[in-house]
Amino acid sequence: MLECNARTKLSKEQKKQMKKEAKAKNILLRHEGIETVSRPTKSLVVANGGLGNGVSREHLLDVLKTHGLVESLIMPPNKPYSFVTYASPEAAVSAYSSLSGQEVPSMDEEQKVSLYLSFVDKVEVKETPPPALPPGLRIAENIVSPEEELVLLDSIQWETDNSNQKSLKHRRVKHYGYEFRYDNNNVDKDQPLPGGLPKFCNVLLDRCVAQGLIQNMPDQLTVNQYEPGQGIPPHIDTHSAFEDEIISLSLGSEIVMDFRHPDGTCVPVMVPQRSLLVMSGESRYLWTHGITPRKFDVIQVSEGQSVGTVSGNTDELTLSKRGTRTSFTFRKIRHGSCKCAFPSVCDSQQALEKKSPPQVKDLEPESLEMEYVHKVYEDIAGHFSSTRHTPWPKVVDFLMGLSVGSLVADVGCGNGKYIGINKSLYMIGCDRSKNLVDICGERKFEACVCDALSVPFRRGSFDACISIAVIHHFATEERRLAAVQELVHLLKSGGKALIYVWAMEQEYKKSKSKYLKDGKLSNETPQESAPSLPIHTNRTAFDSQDLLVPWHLKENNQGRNNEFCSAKREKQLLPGSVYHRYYHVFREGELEALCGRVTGVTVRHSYHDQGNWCVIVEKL
Ligand SMILES: O=C(O)CCC(=O)C(=O)O
Ligand SMILES: [Fe+2]
Ligand SMILES: [Zn+2]
Repeated sequence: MLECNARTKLSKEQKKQMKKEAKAKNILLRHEGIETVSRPTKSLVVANGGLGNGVSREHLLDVLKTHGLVESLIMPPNKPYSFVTYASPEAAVSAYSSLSGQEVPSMDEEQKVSLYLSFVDKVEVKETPPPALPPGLRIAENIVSPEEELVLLDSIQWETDNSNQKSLKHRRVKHYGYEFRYDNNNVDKDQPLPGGLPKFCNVLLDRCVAQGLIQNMPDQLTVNQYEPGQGIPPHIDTHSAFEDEIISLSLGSEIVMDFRHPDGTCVPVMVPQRSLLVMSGESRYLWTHGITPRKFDVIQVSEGQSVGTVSGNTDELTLSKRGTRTSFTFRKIRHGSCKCAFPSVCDSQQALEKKSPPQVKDLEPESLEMEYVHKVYEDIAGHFSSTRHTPWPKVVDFLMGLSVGSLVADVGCGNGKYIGINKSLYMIGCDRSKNLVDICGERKFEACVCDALSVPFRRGSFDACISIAVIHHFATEERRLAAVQELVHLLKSGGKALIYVWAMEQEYKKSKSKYLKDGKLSNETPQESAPSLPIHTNRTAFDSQDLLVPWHLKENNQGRNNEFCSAKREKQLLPGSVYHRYYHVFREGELEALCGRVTGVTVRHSYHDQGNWCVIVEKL
């Protein structure tokens, strides 16, 4: 009896093991294109035994070596696997038969790692030369002695009550000389902090000047303290706030900082303990710098090369546990505007551009819509979508009131916030913005990219259509008419379309729209010098029917994938950038009159809803 039980249990375990192995093989093939073979070879792929799983070279080698001579161990950075090649197939077979399922220690204490091994025919070693440091970046090693390091660390009086000292979500920060404001990423230049830079920095700063590391004395200091697991998002220090040279002293622990070029190039830079990082020129102005929040870094094993860029040689990478790192970042406040050679990322030069607004009146309607509607939505898609969660109740009512199985088109669907509302409908969306349609795709909604003037859906086949906040983006009455006409074409006889456009009248029947109520009615957007189309001051009443409405890009959509340096970044946008969208806001009765010009349709219902004019039209 006993024996029998033991045997079934064992086979269950084995089955589980085999299932896991098959799954690991499948993942390797699907995600990484790594083909495994069932016959024994000298090389194995070690699934889960990768730097990306927090497994260090030392820990993995310790386990692998017990089965024979290891010829090479390839550990690609940030990947959850590695490749081992043994001197003989026998050693590989021995490792294969006893290591699968074995737990190994991970740098990430909360994570337990079980290895899964499979034979591979060949190991493709990607020998990438170490990337060059971003131009203008330097690292001066041992700029302070271990004794000086302790003194400097001791000099920071971290406040215990946190009233003066900002405790950011990801790290501790303290400012000297001038306060750095994280709300506008700038400094109040006319409000220096009392005391200036602390005395304990003098020796260091004099040394930096003497060694030619900096040309000018800084007058602002930011002290950042990072516990393991903390970091700082990729950013460029605001051009208009600080001069060219920015230096950062690393105390307490080494760190890998990621530098990214707008073209997507990423260079991980190893900054040793007690070293000084000097950012100037292109590395200061054009590249972002950041620290990925994690508990360990991928570094090179070889001692000699432990500074600067981390090599792409996958047979010499391992992990290093982070300690508490305190950095002293010194900068010089800029008085006046920045005239750097990188206008695309320069807030000073972008502000200038804004002061001479384009002659929008001269543009053809198609070009106006292209420049001030399509391109803008493409650029702000991520941030725009993050602000568009709440469906408008009356639109929801319309969708909920349709019969089960209705076929519905959402023309100008944006991030698809209405598509999933009523699960008993067949809904399909379309939008001019590819980025917004991609977001729909991520949400598993059906949507395609097209213009609302030519929607590639079968005509006369829809039970209903919605067009929410779309038609006010067309620049002429004829184009707005064509957009309504296109909606009606899609409908079958008896089908209904719900249309929402922004209303000129933001106050209706004595009640302010939500748009107005949210506003402080202060000049949130300072009015810039008069362009040919007026720029609207957000959350105030409209004083023209055709206008540009500012969109203020917030930082939170940046670095959507700052997980690892290898992750590609989205198009680089300046936080704090202002985009302008063209609108034609409708007067009372205008939408009904427009629909009245469309043949074969009747307006069933019209109303004002939260600052919008709305109609439901029915196809005859
Ligand atoms: O910790 C560092 O070295 C960098 C800090 C930094 O980039 C900043 O405060 O702007
Ligand atoms: Fe910075
Ligand atoms: Zn600049």
